Amino acid sequence: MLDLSGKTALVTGIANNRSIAWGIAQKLHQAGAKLGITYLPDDRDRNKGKVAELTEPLAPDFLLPCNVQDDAQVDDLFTAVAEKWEKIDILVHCLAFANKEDLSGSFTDISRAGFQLALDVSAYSLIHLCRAARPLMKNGGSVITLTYIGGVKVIPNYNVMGIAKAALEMNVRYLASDMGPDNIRVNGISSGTIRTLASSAIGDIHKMLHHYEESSPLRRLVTTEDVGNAAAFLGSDLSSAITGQIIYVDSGYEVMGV
Ligand SMILES: NC(=O)c1ccc[n+]([C@@H]2O[C@H](COP(=O)([O-])OP(=O)(O)OC[C@H]3O[C@@H](n4cnc5c(N)ncnc54)[C@H](O)[C@@H]3O)[C@@H](O)[C@H]2O)c1
Repeated sequence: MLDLSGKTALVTGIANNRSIAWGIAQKLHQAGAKLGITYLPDDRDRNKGKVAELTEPLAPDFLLPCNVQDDAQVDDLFTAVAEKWEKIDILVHCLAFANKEDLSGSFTDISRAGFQLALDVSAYSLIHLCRAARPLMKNGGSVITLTYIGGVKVIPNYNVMGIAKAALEMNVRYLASDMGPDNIRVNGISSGTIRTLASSAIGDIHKMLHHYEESSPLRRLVTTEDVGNAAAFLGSDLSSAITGQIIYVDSGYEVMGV
């Protein structure tokens, strides 16, 4: 039986009700975890209001700002978390960003600035969050990040995010090795294509969704609930010896050659 009661879970990356992080937060809550939620702050606190309203039924212990590009915000987040919680058990890293122009067209057009931005937000952030969370993972812990097959194989238009996901997946392995002695597990979920705010920035995403649905073994798109179930498993003691892995939750798409 999957039981997360007594566990705390810090969830990043909820933007709206289509967000994968929202699907994950709901499943962690259903399994009994206490939630802490972060949002990306903006000038007029619109994200805060949206995320607060959406997540209210899950009664999170707190809702705190965190732009992972800002070191001070990450550090302030964990200072605030330490005042509220004695420990963190589960950390969900479910965020990424790249400029729209780097998510279509020719791969050779990727700019240095675009490359740095995508890698900073989407890959480096996992290292920083792990460093900050580690002292609070006193009884061990489970870190879960979200990746995509475009970090392993060429997916049209995924371009700069493919490099970011490749880096992120290698982060998973190094972090698992580094934090394993503290009984902190680090795993990635490679989700099938889901229509979200982030994925709609990728050129021709509708074609990808169609192709996915037609050619994956299960002949269906993945839902945020599917991903949430896998995250709840990885957050639980049922996955106690699994670390450094990338688990595909993708209707089987990854095994197909054509
Ligand atoms: N949608 C898909 O098809 C798919 C497939 C595989 C993996 N993923 C991954 O899932 C994760 C979540 O994406 P999603 O599809 O749910 O889209 P989403 O737009 O709902 O979520 C992306 C989140 O990243 C956050 N974010 C962006 N820049 C940030 C920053 N500087 N600091 C803090 N947060 C920031 C946004 O606020 C948002 O909440 C991403 O890592 C994405 O690459 C998505």
